[in-house]
Amino acid sequence: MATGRTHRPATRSRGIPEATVARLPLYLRALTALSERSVPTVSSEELAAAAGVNSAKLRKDFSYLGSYGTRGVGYDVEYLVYQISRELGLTQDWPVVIVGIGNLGAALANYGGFASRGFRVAALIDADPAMAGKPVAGIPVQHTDELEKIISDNGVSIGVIATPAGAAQQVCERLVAAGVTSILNFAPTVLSVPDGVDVRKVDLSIELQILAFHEQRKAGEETEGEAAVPPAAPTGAAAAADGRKGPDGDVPAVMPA
Ligand SMILES: NC(=O)c1ccc[n+]([C@@H]2O[C@H](COP(=O)([O-])OP(=O)(O)OC[C@H]3O[C@@H](n4cnc5c(N)ncnc54)[C@H](O)[C@@H]3O)[C@@H](O)[C@H]2O)c1
Repeated sequence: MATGRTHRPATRSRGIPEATVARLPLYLRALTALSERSVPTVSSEELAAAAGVNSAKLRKDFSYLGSYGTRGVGYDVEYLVYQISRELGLTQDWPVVIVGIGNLGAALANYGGFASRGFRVAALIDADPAMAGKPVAGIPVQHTDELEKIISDNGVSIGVIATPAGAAQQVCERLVAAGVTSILNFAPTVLSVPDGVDVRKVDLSIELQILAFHEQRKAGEETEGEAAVPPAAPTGAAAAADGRKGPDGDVPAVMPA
């Protein structure tokens, strides 16, 4: 579905044994850890140990990639990350549309981290006619009337929904009908989608509620053993629902069902 470019020469990937392909993610994980620590080069022995692989096997595997390292120096970590990512198809460019360019949509559009991970913001879409044509993160916002054409023209398979909750399902249906098969949903609503469509939901308030739950537990442990145990009080959803406060004077966190 995505019209991404790939840099992978077909002849080379055909020549790589399956067992080597199966080890590439192990090397990549170890190399990514080195890269994050800004380690420039690594010997085959060090990398083999980090990946849990025999070093002779590693050298043979890398020879299929055309990567032989430099005697006395080892392998260039960044280049090897690139080479393996390319073989695994991870350097493919995924065009993404963001629908709903308010506070959140604009922040996402401005986030530079997508591009370095292979996700290109192909278009920004909003229902507000006043926003049409205005640039956000250098990309002109387009009206929702154009949604189907934008998806088709850009070969988009991934859509991000950052509209109010009430609009999300309808936006989702239009995205799916236009050919989108993966949705990242920020709106606080459960989307229903047909088989074959993947939805990932991001909800920071749920994450905060989980942290609040643990904070409450920690606070409880600290006060445990101190003189009096407070009288039984409602906790969780029941307390929040009737507005009563928990034992420590805080409104207890409501855990999602
Ligand atoms: N998941 C999270 O952690 C998280 C965090 C913050 C906000 N949110 C949610 O993200 C959404 C956006 O929040 P915000 O603060 O950016 O809101 P906002 O009001 O600033 O922006 C919403 C935008 O959506 C547009 N819009 C409305 N209906 C539309 C439609 N049918 N098609 C296209 N665009 C449409 C509006 O014109 C507006 O520009 C809300 O649902 C909010 O609850 C989620």
